[in-house]
Amino acid sequence: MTAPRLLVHRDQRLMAEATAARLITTIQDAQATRGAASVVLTGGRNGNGLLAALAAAPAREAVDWARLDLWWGDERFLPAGDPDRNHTQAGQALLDAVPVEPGRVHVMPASDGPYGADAEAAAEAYAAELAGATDPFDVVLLGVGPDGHVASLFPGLPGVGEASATVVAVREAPKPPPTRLSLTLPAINAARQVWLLAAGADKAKAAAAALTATDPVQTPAAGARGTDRTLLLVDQAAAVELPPAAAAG
Ligand SMILES: O=C1O[C@H](COP(=O)(O)O)[C@@H](O)[C@H](O)[C@H]1O
Repeated sequence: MTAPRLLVHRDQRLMAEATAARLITTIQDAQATRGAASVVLTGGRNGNGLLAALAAAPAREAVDWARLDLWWGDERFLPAGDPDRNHTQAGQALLDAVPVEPGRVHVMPASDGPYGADAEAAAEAYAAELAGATDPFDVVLLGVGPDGHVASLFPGLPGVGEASATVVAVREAPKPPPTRLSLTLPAINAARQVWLLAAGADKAKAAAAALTATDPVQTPAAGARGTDRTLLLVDQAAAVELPPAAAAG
């Protein structure tokens, strides 16, 4: 587990552009070192903003999209193609525009897929798919919610305390839709790098808690850490409640 390094950007647009550039370089490095790269995508405003910035970056041509595995940190358990699914939104923001290898795009099951409405069976199936991955994730992207949630691990819900499974079904999420699938903290924390994204004034409290909180059950973002690097990426609006020493550093 690595301590988070804080990076403050002037605004949300610049944060998305700078993070897209950082992601391109990180993918290139992983592909050069290990032959392939793996990235776990996040949904939400910050996650989709990053993907849109990546789509708009001329340097996206430097990525070998065919040697990139894409996974999801969480999914809203809805029918395939639903506009609220993280997969649908990632398609619109980036994936429809780049030559990804379909077999390397590991979509979480939909509620009208092979497991129907059985979210637990869907979570087990994704865990089995994940078990086939031999290398740790290169980067896990996590949008931080205003309540400190990451992926679909919400404060106080059972999923956040899961110690052994890599994927869980989440029920009664406080943010719609109530049923979701999520990677767990053990799965997230096996990644080489974890990047926490928190831009916007509504993320100020959560950004501070991601850095300073000690109980991941109350602040799931505080429990998400990479083995080689953890970044907390914020804009100035989200930085206003950070401890002064951290914000200056
Ligand atoms: O519902 C979700 O919310 C979080 C954060 O989203 P944001 O819009 O507040 O930035 C996101 O990370 C997660 O993937 C998504 O399913």
